[in-house]
This record gives sequence, structure tokens and C-alpha cells, in this order.
Amino acid sequence: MRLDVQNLACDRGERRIFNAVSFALAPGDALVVTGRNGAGKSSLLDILAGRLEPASGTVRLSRSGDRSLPECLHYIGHRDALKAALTTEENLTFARDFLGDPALPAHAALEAVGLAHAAALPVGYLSAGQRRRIALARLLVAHRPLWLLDEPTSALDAASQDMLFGLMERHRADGGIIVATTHAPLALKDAKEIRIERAPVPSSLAGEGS
Ligand SMILES: Nc1ncnc2c1ncn2[C@@H]1O[C@H](COP(=O)(O)OP(=O)(O)OP(=O)(O)O)[C@@H](O)[C@H]1O
Repeated sequence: MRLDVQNLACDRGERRIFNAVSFALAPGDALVVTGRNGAGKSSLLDILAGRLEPASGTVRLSRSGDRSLPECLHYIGHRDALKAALTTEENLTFARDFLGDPALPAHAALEAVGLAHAAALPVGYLSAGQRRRIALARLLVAHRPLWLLDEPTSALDAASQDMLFGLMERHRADGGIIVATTHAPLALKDAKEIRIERAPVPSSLAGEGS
């Protein structure tokens, strides 16, 4: 599988957020996306995930068989997208059934993120870092070659960050591709990096606030 992104531009509301973002990723590649608050990092992931139309430019996935782009990706956003009333194991079982192409069973994914002891706990009882680990465990319950991760280390302690880096490197070693936004350094080997710069405000709008 290969991901080719050409000359993307993004508008939010009436504003141009960024221009001219291009990159190409092959199996095993990781791309780290940096930039200031509001630069458009999450918006870029939204475009890659098919959740937001670009103002211009193209996103192409090749050598992915007959699967569409949405069927090839895991998207872990700022919000954990977990159901608070369901247990951790029920959340992962639901994700596994919903996503298709199953990989690890829910209990094995819980073990991989160090939360096997919390299998029967409703997600609403978990701490922020534990909820983040459950969200990340979704990466393991279905085979999807492209991982789009929005600030994946947020709320994670040092040990959990190490666990996450291990999962990411294993995914790359298996031929997966990762695009991750971050404000903190990510310990990924030979990762590519792109810095998103907010497009300048046109002079006709200058003075109307950012
Ligand atoms: N649905 C929306 N409608 C209008 N503007 C939006 C919408 N979502 C985001 N924006 C704006 O788009 C800009 C880019 O937001 P985005 O969340 O992509 O930035 P970011 O680089 O991920 O920021 P951060 O580092 O703070 O997470 C911001 O100015 C934000 O207010």
C-alpha cells in the first residue's frame, strides 16, 4: 500500500487554514505532523480520513486491493469515541465486530495495553490515560494498514508511551503506515516529519481576528 498526498489545501469556515501539503508514504513509513495550535494538524488527519473535503489537492491510496481508503484506516482522534456505559471489553468487542477484518480478540488487546484487569469495568470509571489506552487498543482488534493518530501520547504516562511506541514500531515492521500529529517528540525510528504552517490571512481580512 502507498499513500500519495498532493498539494492539499484546507478551508475551515471562510478561512484558508493551510496550503500546499504534499507527501508520499510507503509500507513501514511514519509521518510525524507538527505545527502550532490551530495550524491545521487535526484538519489534515480529518482530510486523510475522509471526514473533511479538501479545498483542493488529492489523497490517493494505491496497492490496497479492492478496499477503499476508509476501509484501510484506523483513526484515533482527540475524542476517545468510547461508550462510557459499556465495559472496556465490550467496547473493544463492538469495535472488532464493527470494523471487520478482525485481529486480536478484545481480551488480548486489553492485555497488550496493560488493562486486562479492567475488562469488566465500564469505561466511564476509567482515568483519562486509561481511556486513551482503550482507544489505542482499538488499533489492535482489526487489521488496518493506515493508522491516523491525533496526538496519540496525550494523557499517557511514560510507561504507556513506551507501550504505544512499541505498538507503532510493530505496525511499521508489519508493513503498516502511520501518520501522527504531536506537540511532543515521538520516539519513532526514521520517521518523516512535516510542519503545518497556518496560511497567511489575506490582507483584505487582516484585522478581523485570527
Ligand atoms: N468545524 C470547524 N469549523 C470552523 N473552524 C474550524 C472547525 N474545526 C476547526 N476549525 C478551525 O481550524 C483551525 C485548525 O484547527 P485544527 O484543530 O486542525 O488545528 P490543530 O493544528 O490540530 O490544533 P491543536 O494543536 O490546537 O490541536 C483552527 O483555527 C480551528 O478553530
